[in-house]
Amino acid sequence: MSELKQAKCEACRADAPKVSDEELAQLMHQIPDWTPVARDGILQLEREFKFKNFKLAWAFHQQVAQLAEDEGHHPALLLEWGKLTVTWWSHSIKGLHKNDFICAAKTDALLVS
Ligand SMILES: C[C@H](O)[C@H](O)[C@H]1CNC2=NC(N)=NC(=O)C2=N1
Repeated sequence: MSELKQAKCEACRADAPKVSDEELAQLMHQIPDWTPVARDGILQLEREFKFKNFKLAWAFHQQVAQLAEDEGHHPALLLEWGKLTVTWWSHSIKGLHKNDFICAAKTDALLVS
């Protein structure tokens, strides 16, 4: 069982540490369906979720939005027909914090709940 999905996001300040390369490698084992991507030099976690139609993708989009509000940590969401692309990163530190891995794991958990 993923320990990440049991954790709670903490307030992320501008001086909070980004995850190290070793931590990144370790944490990725718990969210193997996510891909680290760098955009404008900012490391992010991304996953595409596929659905049978727009309505199902839309419903999942709402679940992820509620998760974000519950955690106080917010992703970029791209809603398309049959697809939701979820991207997590920490704006305040322009990179990845443990919060992003917690939210990625909790996003995965929504699929099976
Ligand atoms: C004040 C508030 O807690 C902060 O602005 C939060 C809100 N949600 C956030 N979400 C993300 N992804 N990164 C942040 O740095 C962030 N900061």
